[in-house]
Amino acid sequence: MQLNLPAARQPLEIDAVMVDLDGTMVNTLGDFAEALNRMLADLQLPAIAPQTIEQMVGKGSEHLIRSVLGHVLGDAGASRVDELYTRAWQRYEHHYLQINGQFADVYPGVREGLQALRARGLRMACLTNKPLSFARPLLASKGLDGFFDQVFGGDSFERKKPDPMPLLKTCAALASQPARTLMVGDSSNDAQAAEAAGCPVVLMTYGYNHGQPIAAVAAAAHLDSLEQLAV
Ligand SMILES: O=C(O)COP(=O)(O)O
Ligand SMILES: [Mg+2]
Repeated sequence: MQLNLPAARQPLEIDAVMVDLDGTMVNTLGDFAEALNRMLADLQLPAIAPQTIEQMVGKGSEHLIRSVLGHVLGDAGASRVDELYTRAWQRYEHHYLQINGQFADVYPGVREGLQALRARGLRMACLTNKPLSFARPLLASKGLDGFFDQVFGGDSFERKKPDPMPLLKTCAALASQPARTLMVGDSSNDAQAAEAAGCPVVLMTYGYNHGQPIAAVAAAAHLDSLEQLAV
């Protein structure tokens, strides 16, 4: 199928699409902040601001929790991160499962964009670094699960994005060649994984890119709304 991208010289020839979750389909920063701050309170540690958390999202839960602990403990407490990690993860998982989706909103244009891709007969997967036990209920509660043939999380494969492995495994599950499978994401993580896997990538401008401007990350297109894929 030919997909026309804004400002692209020629259409992309694709059979399938992989769509990232946090920062691409759903603004989950409120959920992250709520679950992480409840975790920190349980550990009797100080709270962290959402703007700081935003820079740490995208490389899965372990990276996020370790980054948050490192931030609140500071250089002097760096050695306590390992010691606290297991209990921190348990408290975080407990709270995240309780609040999942309550402080999160689907970005404008997402349903319209997904609907249009689906209507064109493309095979579709959600591919996120979020644990599958968080991703599935979130997609369901936001009414997004019906768009996807497959859903894979950060714990579905041995390695996470930016490693190409999850993309290659997802392409195989969708029976689509990497060069004909579009990755839709919001961070350099998604772009690096796509490049290494040989997949075209488009990036959303509104998501989380580790505190860096997304325009500097190479992609077939930078889009302000998933609805721009509906042309
Ligand atoms: O949980 C994360 O680290 C972010 O996940 P994402 O891959 O959906 O952006
Ligand atoms: Mg993301």
